[in-house]
Amino acid sequence: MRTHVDRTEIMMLRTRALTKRYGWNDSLVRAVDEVDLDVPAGQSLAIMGPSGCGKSTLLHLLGGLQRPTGGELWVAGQRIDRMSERALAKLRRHHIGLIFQSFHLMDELTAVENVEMAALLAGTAPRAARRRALDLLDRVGLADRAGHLPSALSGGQRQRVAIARALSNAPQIVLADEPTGNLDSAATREVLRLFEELRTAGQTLVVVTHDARIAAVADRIISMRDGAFADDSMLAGAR
Ligand SMILES: Nc1ncnc2c1ncn2[C@@H]1O[C@H](COP(=O)(O)OP(=O)(O)OP(=O)(O)O)[C@@H](O)[C@H]1O
Repeated sequence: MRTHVDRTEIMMLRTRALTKRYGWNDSLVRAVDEVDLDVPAGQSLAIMGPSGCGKSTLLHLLGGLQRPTGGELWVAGQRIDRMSERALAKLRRHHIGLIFQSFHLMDELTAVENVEMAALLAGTAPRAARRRALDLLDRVGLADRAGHLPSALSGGQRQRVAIARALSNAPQIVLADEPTGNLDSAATREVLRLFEELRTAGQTLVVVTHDARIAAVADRIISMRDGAFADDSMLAGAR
């Protein structure tokens, strides 16, 4: 008997004519304009381009944070563009790790509590979630800051906590929006090192960035212009 192979299952991300428009008539903005994208498991992809070209909107669509106005979108083999809010929230909890420019940590929780929260929400038992959170903080070089509140951490340290948090549900995909946008160059180097580690570990990763140094650690760089792909290149030495 022939087995039907669904190609969407071997792509971590897949879009067809994915579109997000805002406004109508004269005020119509095609933020993402009929984008076709395939990201295989284990690929790290940087998305670059001038301000307003649609990078963040595309990332938000890929993460199920915003709904497309047209086209089709699969994440980890599941079609999500028409998924219910409830199913989408579940998919995000279990399969997607998100990293933002402004960290989005909870101010009243310590570093370790911020990191374990995602795992707890995904249903991990408290002890296992705590163990994993401490391991992840160790991995990002912050084992000695586990009990600190975000207000007692530097920007670079906060972003490293946010990276640990993004990994706490062992996501199939990590999405990062300008992760070094608020960091000085020493902190940027730390984040770079972590992204390089993630790439080497085979983590599927999509990073929106203006920073060529971050893009240089990706396997592939897509340049966007006016909501569409202007260039799509694999970097030398990519797996
Ligand atoms: N809620 C909204 N309503 C109307 N237009 C929007 C909205 N959000 C984004 N846009 C428009 O969509 C386009 C793409 O915006 P987006 O933030 O995705 O760009 P970007 O490439 O990430 O920019 P930047 O590098 O400055 O963050 C822009 O023209 C923007 O003004």
